[in-house]
Amino acid sequence: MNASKISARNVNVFYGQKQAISDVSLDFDSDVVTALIGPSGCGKSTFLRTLNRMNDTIANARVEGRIALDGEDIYAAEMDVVQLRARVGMVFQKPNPFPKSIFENVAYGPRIHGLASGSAQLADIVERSLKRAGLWDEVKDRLSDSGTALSGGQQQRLCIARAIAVDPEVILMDEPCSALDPIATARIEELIHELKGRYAIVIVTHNMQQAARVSQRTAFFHLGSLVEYGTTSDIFTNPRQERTKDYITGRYG
Ligand SMILES: Nc1ncnc2c1ncn2[C@@H]1O[C@H](COP(=O)(O)OP(=O)(O)OP(=O)(O)O)[C@@H](O)[C@H]1O
Repeated sequence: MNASKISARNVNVFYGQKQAISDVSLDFDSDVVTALIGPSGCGKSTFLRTLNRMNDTIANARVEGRIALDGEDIYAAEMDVVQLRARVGMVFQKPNPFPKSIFENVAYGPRIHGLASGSAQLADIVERSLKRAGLWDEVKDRLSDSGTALSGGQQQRLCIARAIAVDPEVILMDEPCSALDPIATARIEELIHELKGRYAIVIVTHNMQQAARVSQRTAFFHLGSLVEYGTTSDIFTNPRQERTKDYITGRYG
């Protein structure tokens, strides 16, 4: 039996005729932050999206191989994709709160998934999620204000609270700080540290220092292939592959 939370085996992804990911196998464990790094266009985001079937939303995308969540094939016909995306939540590059109140942004998921038995319990889930996302103190007096009125960094923490509210097992983050200033970025990085114990976290980042700061495992992609995977300290201090070394020393990318 496979003990990993998510296990990808021999994954290929095509956009029409073009192959974007070639034969990638990777495991992701609970309590671990894994960084996906590599030069622009190497397929990091494409691979990340296979982990909760976000590629389904791209008309010409096709995924081959097997991806299992707790041993269960997520591409199986009987898989409920809405349920899957609650279990494997996602935070995007650009914060994308719904044009609704702060409260509703967080309450929506638990409500549609039937996680609260009444309004008091729903309010509890909203409060707990906002606290866990490090946003509660800043918004507790204005929960009915629009989520889109928050600063960029606050919006991103709101999106993290929204993902957390449905009790996910895995959180995927696609360059979650690239639209944020350094202070907001530092808050998100701290938050990733705090969340680490509860979820398997997979983060795509262009920022090598960020990968080194937040992750315990790193996967280096190049031209759609997984070149090297290991502990973050090994990848950054003792890479085995020449291409990894060139990338982390800034020789290309
Ligand atoms: N919707 C799409 N249709 C066709 N080709 C796509 C699509 N999305 C991505 N690609 C192509 O697939 C390859 C991998 O793209 P992807 O965005 O996954 O790379 P990335 O490593 O995340 O890049 P970046 O760091 O620039 O975001 C690229 O060649 C890209 O042009």
